Amino acid sequence: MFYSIPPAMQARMQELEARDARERALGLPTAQRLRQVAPDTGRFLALMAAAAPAGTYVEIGTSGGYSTLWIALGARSQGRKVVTFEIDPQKVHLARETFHLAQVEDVVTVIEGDALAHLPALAQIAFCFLDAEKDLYAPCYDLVVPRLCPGGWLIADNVISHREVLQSLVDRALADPRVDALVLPLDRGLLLCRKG
Ligand SMILES: C[S@@+](CC[C@H](N)C(=O)[O-])C[C@H]1O[C@@H](n2cnc3c(N)ncnc32)[C@H](O)[C@@H]1O
Repeated sequence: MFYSIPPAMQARMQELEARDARERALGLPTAQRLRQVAPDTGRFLALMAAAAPAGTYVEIGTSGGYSTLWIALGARSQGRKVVTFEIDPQKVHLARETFHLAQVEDVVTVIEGDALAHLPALAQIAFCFLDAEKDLYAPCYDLVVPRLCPGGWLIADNVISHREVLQSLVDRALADPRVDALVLPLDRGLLLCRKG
């Protein structure tokens, strides 16, 4: 999979990595930055997406579509599709450009709007990547976990970098008998939850 990333996808990934690094170096305000996952987290998401069971693949927080590209890489290897939610119209515009240039429009659908309004309509979630504002994590967790299919994954980013605000949710997940949960200290810290 990593040795056969299509050139168009690879080129857009590199472009977004450079832009994200530039924005961080300049210290731009949060709302103006892509705030995307680190490349190794992207590779991890691709591996998990390739290994997830059949069902709905969803992402909460698209930004410019960088993490979505990694998820799409894994999903496409299994013939699956991805739905990704983004509330900021400018980010949606950028993400659509990403999916067009990377030639993944057959795999990815971006939906503009509040993910919280759309999650109740989903069922049989096999893979969910949660990477939005931190006050959304608990309500998203409560909507996603009951909708996970057996063996389905919920993966949330930033649980170490934002430990102060996310620790109570992490503690809840670690004690939740509906899922097997673990914190993986990769990059900014990932919470992994697998439905039993
Ligand atoms: C950390 S960024 C996502 C980065 C992206 N996952 C990546 O790695 O390339 C978080 C994104 O969540 C979006 N967001 C915030 N609240 C949202 C909501 N209620 N529904 C959907 N997206 C939301 C923000 O606009 C922002 O673009």
